[in-house]
Amino acid sequence: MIEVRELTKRYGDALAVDRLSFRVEPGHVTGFLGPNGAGKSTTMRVLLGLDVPTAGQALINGRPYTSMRRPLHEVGALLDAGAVHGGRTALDHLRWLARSNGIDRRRVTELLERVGLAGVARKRIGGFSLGMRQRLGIAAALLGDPGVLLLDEPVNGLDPDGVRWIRELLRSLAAEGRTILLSSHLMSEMELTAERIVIVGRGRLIADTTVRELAARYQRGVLVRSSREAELAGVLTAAGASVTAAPEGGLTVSGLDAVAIGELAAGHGIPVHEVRTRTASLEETYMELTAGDVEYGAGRRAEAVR
Ligand SMILES: Nc1ncnc2c1ncn2[C@@H]1O[C@H](COP(=O)(O)OP(=O)(O)OP(=O)(O)O)[C@@H](O)[C@H]1O
Repeated sequence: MIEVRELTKRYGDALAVDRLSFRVEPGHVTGFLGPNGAGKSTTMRVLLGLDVPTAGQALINGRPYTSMRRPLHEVGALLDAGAVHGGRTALDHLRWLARSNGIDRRRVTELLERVGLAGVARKRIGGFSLGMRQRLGIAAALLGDPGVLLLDEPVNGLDPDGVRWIRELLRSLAAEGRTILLSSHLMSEMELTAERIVIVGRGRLIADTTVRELAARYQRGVLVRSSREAELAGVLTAAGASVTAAPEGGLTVSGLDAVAIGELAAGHGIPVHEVRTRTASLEETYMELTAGDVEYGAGRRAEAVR
């Protein structure tokens, strides 16, 4: 389990993380989202003991990373897939990591298979594509069979096959009961991979919720079309709904769901041609939530979602 409590990190005058609190539970992938400069990498670095918090705590399994005796067995991380020695082979790189952490070298072979690099194990990393480096980074993160994984933008720069591969791997690792925090600035990616999402902007928490809740919260009413719209509007308003003309034609109804609207229309013998619940795409919702927090943009942020 990952727990960030009232975490603050300052770099001189810059406030990178501002009293941020959230928890990441095992069993599913949690997305860590926010625009550039939101504080995601800083939070991850503090969680991994690479940066010292100005205030607050960042705990893994109830303890700071720096107090772990065998950290690789508790936490696996992929921060920067490029940060490996290009002259080494994939096999040497993982064997060296395994040896320095008392891990059986059979685990290296097993992981090279799992990440699909067995065929290039004896090739120099310098010649690897970004996708191959990401796979190697994930193998390194998994060496100690850790229960917690922290991955900073692992799909950045990957082709669709690579993205799908990481998505499926992370889901299967989560299904094994691991705690997975995956950062990205792409909501579209999270929608497919994560069950929960923590959204940050300018170092502060904007939302800590499930993908499903976020989608439901931003429903934009129900669109109804009928040949007797004025009459239907009267019936729906009398039942407590608020009704406006939809820009694309038809009525936008809020306060009643699609089933209730259909039942009321049928009860009054009003023909209905279409009843459709409108949801904003998660991408739209995310853009609205973070609009005021984009480093180089303008706009206002929607109300915080907790
Ligand atoms: N070592 C540092 N020194 C000074 N400022 C820093 C340092 N590291 C991060 N910052 C600042 O802290 C803020 C948060 O940066 P951080 O890299 O954590 O954001 P991020 O959400 O990971 O962004 P990105 O998606 O661009 O990686 C930014 O304004 C950044 O410029």
